Amino acid sequence: MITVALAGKPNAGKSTFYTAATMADVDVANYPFTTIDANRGVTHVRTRCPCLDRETRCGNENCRDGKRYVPIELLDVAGLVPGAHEGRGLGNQFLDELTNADVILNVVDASGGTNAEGEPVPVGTRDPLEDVTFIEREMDLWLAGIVDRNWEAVERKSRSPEFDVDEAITELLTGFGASEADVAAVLRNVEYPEDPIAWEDEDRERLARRLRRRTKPIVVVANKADVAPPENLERLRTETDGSVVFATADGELALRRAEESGAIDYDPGDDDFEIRADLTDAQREGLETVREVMAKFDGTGVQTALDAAVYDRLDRFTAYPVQDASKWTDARGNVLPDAVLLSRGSTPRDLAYAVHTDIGEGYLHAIDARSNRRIGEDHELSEGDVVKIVSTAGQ
Ligand SMILES: Nc1nc2c(ncn2[C@@H]2O[C@H](COP(=O)(O)OP(=O)(O)OP(=O)(O)O)[C@@H](O)[C@H]2O)c(=O)[nH]1
Repeated sequence: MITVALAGKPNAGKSTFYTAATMADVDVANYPFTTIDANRGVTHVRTRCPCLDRETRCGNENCRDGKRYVPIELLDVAGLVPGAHEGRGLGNQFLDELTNADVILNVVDASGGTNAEGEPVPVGTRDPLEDVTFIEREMDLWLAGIVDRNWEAVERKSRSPEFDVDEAITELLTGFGASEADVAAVLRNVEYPEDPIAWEDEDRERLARRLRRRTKPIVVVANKADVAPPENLERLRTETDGSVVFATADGELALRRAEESGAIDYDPGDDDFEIRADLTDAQREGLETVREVMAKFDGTGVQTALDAAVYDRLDRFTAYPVQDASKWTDARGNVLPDAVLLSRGSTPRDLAYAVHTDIGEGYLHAIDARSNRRIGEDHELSEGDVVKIVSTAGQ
């Protein structure tokens, strides 16, 4: 399953984001990963369910009227402070946790109401752009530190006649969440000395920085947007590389709680909600304040940030394997039972492997359930494809 990690300084709103995003799962008891441990839970990305192209909705527990929620894992990493890569505030331990993440949500306090350490200061004091860059810098220095610490071993190996510098670096870095392909791609694009002894700190830092950018893409979550001064929002909009999502994590938490108690109709990612039950004036007022913020930012930003991380930054799309190509069901008659997040460029065979890791040589071919036609071996699947896999096992 894809893992999204929440990183940021203390008090940026990570736990609030995490609680809101993972909350719906309290009810989904039949899901095996509902609570993995204290800071690892299940949340969802949202997409358009293919059942909208049929006469009736699919009825899947993860589909609400055609809004399809696809499970992913969410990791809440404790607050990082400047100097984390040197171990400040248990920083190394927390940075190590990011090794397990495919993509990172960098939660910043857009209001500028907390200093570098996360302590409260008057709103507008701290420049939120500093929060954006500090996490990236800490991650780069952390990875550079790992390379540094292991460099002696690389130097030692270089005395052997079979030594290959690319191989040695790949071996060193694949232990930290990078694939061989990632390391190879980075090494192709940097100039470096063949002899490890001739490497300077700068070479190692450049390698770490490039590798981090490639293996840990980041979406900036400009949280506390509800109380952020307009100039902060403007700066964040224009001076980041465009992957910033404005959010109100505690607005989302209020909505999820109200929805759970039956007070409102709201599906995560909607840009508005409807009040259903009698509320006290104070409750109504609280929710109306959230509504005003949502109108400004097209929603609370929590779902938008998760979707941006997985669909935009990781470039994934959703495909739906079925066993019956005309009814779009599995063997038990469940309509569109599974939604699988695949990397761009994936073929039907990749989908087959994602669903049945043990399919081996059993894969025969695939059928596009929308057109009922056989799909070629090299055909690249795309968002919303419904696919029947035909294998020797009769799947
Ligand atoms: N105004 C406003 N306050 C928020 C928002 N999200 C969180 N907060 C508040 O910010 C404070 C810190 O939130 P947390 O979620 O505990 O922050 P954290 O990043 O998990 O902090 P650590 O656990 O210390 O790392 C709390 O008082 C929240 O209620 C928001 O969107 N708007």
